[in-house]
Amino acid sequence: MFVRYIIRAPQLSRGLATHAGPAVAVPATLHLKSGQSFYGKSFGAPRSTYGETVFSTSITSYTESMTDPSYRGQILVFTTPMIGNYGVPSNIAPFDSQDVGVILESQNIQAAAIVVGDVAEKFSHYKAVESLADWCKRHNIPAITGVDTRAITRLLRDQGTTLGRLAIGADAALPSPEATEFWDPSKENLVDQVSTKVPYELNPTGSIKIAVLDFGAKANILRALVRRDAAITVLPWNYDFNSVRDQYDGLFLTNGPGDPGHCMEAALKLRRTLLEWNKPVFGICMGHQIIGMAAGLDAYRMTFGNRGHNQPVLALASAGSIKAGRVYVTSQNHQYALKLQDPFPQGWEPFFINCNDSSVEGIKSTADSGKKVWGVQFHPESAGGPLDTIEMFTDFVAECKLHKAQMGENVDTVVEEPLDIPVAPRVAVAATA
Ligand SMILES: NC(=O)CC[C@H](N)C(=O)O
Repeated sequence: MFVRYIIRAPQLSRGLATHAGPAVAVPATLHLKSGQSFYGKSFGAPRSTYGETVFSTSITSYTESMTDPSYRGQILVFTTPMIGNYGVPSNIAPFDSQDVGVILESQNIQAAAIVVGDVAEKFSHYKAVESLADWCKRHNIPAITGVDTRAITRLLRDQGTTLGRLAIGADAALPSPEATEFWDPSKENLVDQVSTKVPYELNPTGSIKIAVLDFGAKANILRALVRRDAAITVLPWNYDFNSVRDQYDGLFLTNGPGDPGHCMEAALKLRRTLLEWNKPVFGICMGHQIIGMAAGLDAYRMTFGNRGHNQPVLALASAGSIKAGRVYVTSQNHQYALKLQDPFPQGWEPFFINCNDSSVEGIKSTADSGKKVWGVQFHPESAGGPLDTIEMFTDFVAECKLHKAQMGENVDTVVEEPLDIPVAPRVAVAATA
């Protein structure tokens, strides 16, 4: 027995050594403003925090979700019972003009805290460099395990997204804070906290010039554009795009955290762009909500939003690779949505609708409007989710090129469809007796 342990130890050391953990469990308590408390163990940073408690039904990609800037200010509950099995990869990529400098969705963990049923104490993946627990500690993010995430999720579904407090260590034994003490991130302009402060370029020699308004961009959105050979200039969310728009062949609006109502300034600037400029515009999630507000639609706060990789959406219209009547499975992370109003504003039509809750999942300019504008509530670029709608990026870049060609410019209108998922080479394994 002893000899076997010696032999196996080096193989397991990466998973075990970092998981020796404290001999005595550190207590953690999740308090909801609605009065319920859940008692478990801390496995992240030894500090307490407030946030908006939300749940995600995604089975994979806890690393991508946690680094998504749209989770800023939120205590993220994973409904998948065991989280952490495949550890955390290195997040460092070369910041050259062809890539965006990170492997995950941004440099840091953006969620305020995480809640899991059962944190994996051992992890195993060929790219993993550390455990989920160590990653949380290194980024000063509190985390709780050993709570009934199904019970929490059922509460959040019934009563809606609820403000919370994750209390760690000595704080965990204190009673729940008064209702007035809970911090409400939706009151803040979180977009302003995560958007770039200065413009920057990626792939400057690309074949088409696209401006990106950054409301809290996920890295994979920028990657999806660069991979289709777009030269992109990333601009702060409230940048005066109208003053530079003649330099660009298209405009893209990214995802972002919080209440879109804080970004009315951007919606009003975009309203002018849409009236005076005929080039293609595409927006995702927050970007879609801004397009809708610019078009005259209202955004509202949903009860518990949609977060996960399994949201079915029905296409109501055809455009590019999207065919009316088909259902696409999508990745989502949002709390707000555009109101379905009848009639839709002149020149606009619904594009997609959610098959579960009938919320608006996309809008587009009508064929007779002379515009090429689309917004989708879901994430076509989804890293760690279905790629059913990834070709919408190809459609957008192709439309930008087509518009340029129609204006008499000499441009190759073909867009190569890149391989969006790197495929690991398959290694034949010899059968052993
Ligand atoms: N992922 C996003 O862009 C989310 C948009 C917005 N913050 C919402 O919650 O609805």
